[in-house]
Amino acid sequence: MPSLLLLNGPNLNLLGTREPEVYGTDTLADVVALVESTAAGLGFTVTALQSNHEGVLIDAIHEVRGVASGIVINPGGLTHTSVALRDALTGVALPFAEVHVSDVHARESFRHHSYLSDVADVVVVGEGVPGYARAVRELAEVIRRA
Ligand SMILES: O=C1C[C@@](O)(C(=O)O)C[C@@H](O)[C@@H]1O
Repeated sequence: MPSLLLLNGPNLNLLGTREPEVYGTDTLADVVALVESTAAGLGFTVTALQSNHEGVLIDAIHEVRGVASGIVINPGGLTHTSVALRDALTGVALPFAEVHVSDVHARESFRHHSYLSDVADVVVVGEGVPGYARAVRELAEVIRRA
C-alpha cells in the first residue's frame, strides 16, 4: 500500500498541554490517530515521527525519498527559520503538505513567514488538529492527479 510520512517538529510532543488557548487540548497521539484513520480511508499507510531536532527531521525526509508517496509536516518553529528543512523537502521532490494548528498569520509577525509555504503542495493553517485531516485529503488528491 502507498505510504505517507507524518512529521511533527519541535515542541509538538507537548500538544494538548502546551498553551492550550493557542493549540487546543488534542494531543500528538490524537494527531497521529486522525492522520492514520484519514489516510487509511484513502488507501495510504502512515509512518509518524516527532522530533525536537532539525537534523532528525531532515534524515527522516531523506529516508523516504523514492519510498513514500508524500509528506505531511508541521515543522513547528522551524517553519520560520529553516532553509535546511526546505531544501530537504525540495531535494527529495515528494509532494508535501504543511500544517499549522494555530493561525500563524494572526500571531506575532515573526510567524508570518514560512520557508516552506511557497514550495508546499498544500498549506493548512489555523484549523486546529482537524487541519491535519484536510491536509491528508488534499495531499492524497495531489498524489492521485500526479
Ligand atoms: O510550534 C509551533 C506550532 C505551529 O507550527 C502550529 O502548529 O501552529 C506554529 C509555529 O509558529 C509554532 O512555532
